[in-house]
Amino acid sequence: MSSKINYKLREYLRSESVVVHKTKERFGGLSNMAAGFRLRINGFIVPTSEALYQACRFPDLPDVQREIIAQHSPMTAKMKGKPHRKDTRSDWENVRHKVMRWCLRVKLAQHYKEFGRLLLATKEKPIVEQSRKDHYWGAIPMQDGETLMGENVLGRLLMELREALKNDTDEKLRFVPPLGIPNFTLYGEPIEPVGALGTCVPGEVPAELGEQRHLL
Ligand SMILES: Nc1c(N[C@@H]2O[C@H](COP(=O)(O)O)[C@@H](O)[C@H]2O)[nH]c(=O)[nH]c1=O
Repeated sequence: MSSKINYKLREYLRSESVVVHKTKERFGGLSNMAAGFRLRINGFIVPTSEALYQACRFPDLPDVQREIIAQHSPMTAKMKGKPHRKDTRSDWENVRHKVMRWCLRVKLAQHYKEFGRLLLATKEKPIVEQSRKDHYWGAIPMQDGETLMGENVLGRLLMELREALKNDTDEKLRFVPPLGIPNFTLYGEPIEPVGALGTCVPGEVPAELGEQRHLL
């Protein structure tokens, strides 16, 4: 997978695209705000890919990471990071799309069947994250009701992952190496390679897991 993202506004036609808007809709599971795709990183349960992404802003603030990850609601997880945004990692603008790509890969690795099925069900269509005002991750509906405009980085990362999945005959995407950026940590520890959700047996659960509210 290329690590480059080409920044420019694009136009999408609603009638020709899979538009991801509400999590309860058919393709809502593609959204980071979707419930039902909890993750495990370094043995810790993370309720949503949104919480994981937001926690990655704050490698130097493990308590903020804990607060974000303790939220059941992905929107609340995002909000918990907001007061600390000035302490976002300094290279965030340069790495955030890589972090998001990694989060989506983790979601696929740990929900290979369900998330994979949803991705493949979009066939060849453009995937567009509809947003009210964020034309970086998503695309914003125009007045004609048919056109959406935005960089749609999230939609494009989902399409990139879908194409990789189509060629994943040996299921290599069930494994995700750590992201090659400095200080990629959770609760002060380097983020380890990620595998399937069910590989950690109870006897091997790290002691710190006892602190977590969300256990498998
Ligand atoms: N869907 C959706 C949002 N969008 C999500 O926010 C994440 C990016 O966060 P950030 O880079 O911190 O702005 C990313 O997962 C994007 O899909 N934000 C919202 O406030 N409300 C929403 O309904």
